[in-house]
Amino acid sequence: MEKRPFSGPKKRDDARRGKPDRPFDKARPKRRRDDDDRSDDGRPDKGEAGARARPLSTMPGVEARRAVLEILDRVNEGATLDDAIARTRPFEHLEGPDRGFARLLATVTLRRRGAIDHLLGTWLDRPLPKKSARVMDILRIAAAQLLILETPAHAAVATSVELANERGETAGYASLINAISRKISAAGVEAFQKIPARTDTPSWMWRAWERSYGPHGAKAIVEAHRGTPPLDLTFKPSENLEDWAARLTEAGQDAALLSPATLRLTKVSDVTALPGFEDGAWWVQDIAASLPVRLLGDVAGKSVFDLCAAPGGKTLQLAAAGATVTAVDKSPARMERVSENLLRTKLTANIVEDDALRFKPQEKADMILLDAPCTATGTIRRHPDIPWSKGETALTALAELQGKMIDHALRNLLKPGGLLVYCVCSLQREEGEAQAKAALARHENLERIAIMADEIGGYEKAVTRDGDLRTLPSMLGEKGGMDGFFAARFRWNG
Ligand SMILES: C[S@@+](CC[C@H](N)C(=O)[O-])C[C@H]1O[C@@H](n2cnc3c(N)ncnc32)[C@H](O)[C@@H]1O
Repeated sequence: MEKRPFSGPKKRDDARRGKPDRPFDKARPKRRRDDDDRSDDGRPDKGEAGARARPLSTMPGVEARRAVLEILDRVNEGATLDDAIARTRPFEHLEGPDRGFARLLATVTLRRRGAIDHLLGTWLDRPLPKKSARVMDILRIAAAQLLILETPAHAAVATSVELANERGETAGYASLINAISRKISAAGVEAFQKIPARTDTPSWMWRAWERSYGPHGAKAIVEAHRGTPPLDLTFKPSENLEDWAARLTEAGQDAALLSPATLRLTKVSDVTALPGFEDGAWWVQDIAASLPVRLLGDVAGKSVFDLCAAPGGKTLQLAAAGATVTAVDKSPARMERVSENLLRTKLTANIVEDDALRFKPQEKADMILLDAPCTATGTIRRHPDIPWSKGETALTALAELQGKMIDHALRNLLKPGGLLVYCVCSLQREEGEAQAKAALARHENLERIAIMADEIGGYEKAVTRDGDLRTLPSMLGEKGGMDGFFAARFRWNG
């Protein structure tokens, strides 16, 4: 269970707004107004709460929760958790432990959002209206503190009520938030633990995984999503991993050798402070994400197009193995990160900021790695916003784009006899197995080159009957799991 001691506000006996420390029986929610009682902007029509502009609370601990609320707001609007954190001013202003707490609280709130909503639903006599999304988010972060982070109840409840009272649109719900938070604190943990893990997954995703991996497979995936993922470092081939394991252990880490090029750590709070970061000896990359490049075999001296390259984990891997890499990505901001990573690791690659579908080089490549944009459902452990931000519509559009990218790579970018590795960090068959099958059906000059288990460290379970790579978050479970990836290798005889 993820815990962080957090002092928050001291227990109070005063009679502040919302009176969070009143005995529970006196804090029954006032009858909620019906949706119809609310004006279009979501503020209560009656009473002074809607109109009053309030100064921001200075109660200890509220600032961090306010930042979390803003982060969740942005995620609701479609931002990824990482982008939301990067663009949230109140988060930037937080210091040290408060910053860590806010990041953790936002992460676990999203990771367990389905189960939290389920539990909250048992105490709400009807769902809150859509326009009260902020009230729901205050309840969610209160629940995450009480049920997952084991924040002292008085701190979780008081800060939530304080947050509600800061804004007109939520102040009318302060008593409800107070009462429900207290119920969670009194009786929630046991009920929460009984909620099945699949509740944290939208039903369309669950059904798709059940069809693809069977009920047991799907259950194992959603259970793997509950945990905190480890951090894997990929090292340059020139580095001695035993020495690095010793250095990292000396620095207080628990470095375990996972493959000849990967060390796994489980208690990192600041990646940039780890030994070897400044020297550029390694970069962060999940073990599963490091496998597709290995499928290209010996890349030394070969020209390789890394299509959809940013932030550059695979570019670095290719460059470190001696390939002449051209990294192509359409996002200038993400390409900036590729350049920074190359600089830090003292590796080189040609950088091309372009749409992969428009990219027309003077010369074709010996090999192509196409790490196509996808729903990224294989990385939910690291990006818990994905279940709530990616729908089936996105899946259809992405699958179409992936097919076009494969066709463009084969027809216009790859030398005859060249290798294409197509990969996605997705658990959806439409983006993986079905893409490989469809590409073979569309191109008679395309040949699948089956993957052998010994190319991926002998991990037989990750090789499909067709000879493709399929990893799941539930694999390598005893060592902390791995991201879900699909990869297929082809020779282009065009
Ligand atoms: C899965 S990420 C790539 C991860 C990267 N290969 C790595 O290992 O670090 C997908 C990337 O595709 C890029 N992308 C999306 N659509 C694109 C397009 N039409 N052309 C080029 N890049 C695109 C995104 O900007 C994103 O950086």
